Order: sequence, then C-alpha cells, then structure tokens
Amino acid sequence: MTTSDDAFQDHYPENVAQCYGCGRLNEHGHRIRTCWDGDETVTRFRPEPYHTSVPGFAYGGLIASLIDCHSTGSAAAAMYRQAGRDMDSQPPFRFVTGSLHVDFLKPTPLECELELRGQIKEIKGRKVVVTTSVLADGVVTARGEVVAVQMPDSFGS
Ligand SMILES: CCCCCCCCCCCC(=O)SCCNC(=O)CCNC(=O)[C@H](O)C(C)(C)COP(=O)(O)OP(=O)(O)OC[C@H]1O[C@@H](n2cnc3c(N)ncnc32)[C@H](O)[C@@H]1OP(=O)(O)O
Repeated sequence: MTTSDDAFQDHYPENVAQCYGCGRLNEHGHRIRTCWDGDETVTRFRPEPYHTSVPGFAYGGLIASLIDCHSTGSAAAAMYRQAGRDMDSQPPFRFVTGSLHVDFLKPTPLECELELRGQIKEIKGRKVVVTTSVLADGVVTARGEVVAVQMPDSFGS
C-alpha cells in the first residue's frame, strides 16, 4: 500500500533495490528518494564534500547519476499512475536507462541541498521519456532527458 510519505524507491522489489543510484539496499549508494508533487516528481539530495569536481562544486557524474535514477524512478511511477495501479501491485514495472542526456548549464554548488524536478514527457509502449531539472538554491544548473525502457525478460542475457 502506498502512503503519501513513501518514496517510489521504497516500493522497488528487492531484486532491483541494489542500484548504486537509487537502491535502498545499497549502503554505498546515493539511495535517492523520489515522490510526486502534483504532476512533477521531486528528489532532494545533499552532496557530500567528496562529491567535488572543481573545489566548491559538484562532480558532473554525480549530477548525471542523480538525473538518471530520479528519471527511471519517475518513469516507473508514471507507468503505475497511468495504469491506475499501486506501486506494490503485480506484475512490477521495472525500468532501465536506454538513453541519458545531460546539459550542464551552470556550475552546481556543493554546499546546498539539490532539488531534482521531473516531468513525464512521453509514455509510449514500454518507453517513458522523462525530463529532469537540477536546482541549487532555486537556480537550474543542469537539465537532463532520459529514455527509460521497461526491462525485457532477456535483460543481461
Ligand atoms: C517498481 C520497480 C522499479 C524498478 C526500477 C529499477 C531502477 C534501476 C535504475 C537503474 C538505472 C540504470 O543505471 S540502468 C543500467 C544502465 N542501462 C542498461 O544497462 C540498459 C542496457 N540496454 C538494454 O538492456 C536495452 O537496450 C534496452 C532494455 C534499454 C532497450 O532494449 P529493447 O527492450 O530491445 O528496446 P526496444 O524494444 O528496441 O525499444 C523500446 C523503445 O525504447 C526506445 N529505445 C530503446 N533504446 C533506446 C536508446 N538507447 N535511446 C533512445 N530510445 C531507445 C526504442 O526506440 C523504442 O521506442 P518506440 O519505437 O517504441 O518509440
């Protein structure tokens, strides 16, 4: 059962909850948590000092990683929402990243909480396209677009 305090990632089945970006079971990962805010999705994340690129600013790979997992989580939630289904219902919708595009618009400061806001651009068949903005103190510093595709049964074989 989904409650208003739950993050999408709280509902990932254990076999997809190890992801470095979003897996709640990965103690070394970012463990991002994403929720709906109306028709947008929101993740808040505070970088650590070791996420540095240029001193004082966040590493671009971190930003890309946050956009990636924020967007795949948003894709899954959007698919459940479109189907009128609870995120714990079966069979699960599991998404992987087909494509990740990131524009770094401004340096992203390290010492503030980042807000990621996602919008569902398209849902078509097994594909969901999500656009995600990264905001630092209300200023958009990066923008990404992710094509998330439902994991085929043959994934990895
Ligand atoms: C609650 C549980 C949550 C579970 C959530 C779990 C969260 C884990 C998040 C992990 C995030 C990651 O790092 S995932 C790890 C990194 N990613 C991967 O390893 C994925 C590796 N790639 C693949 O396995 C495959 O290429 C796939 C699954 C992405 C796509 O292969 P496919 O399944 O054969 O796809 P296919 O039928 O050809 O295409 C379906 C549609 O997607 C489009 N499409 C496919 N690939 C691309 C692409 N690279 N760029 C653009 N678009 C693409 C096609 O044009 C088509 O659109 P149309 O013609 O219908 O319009």
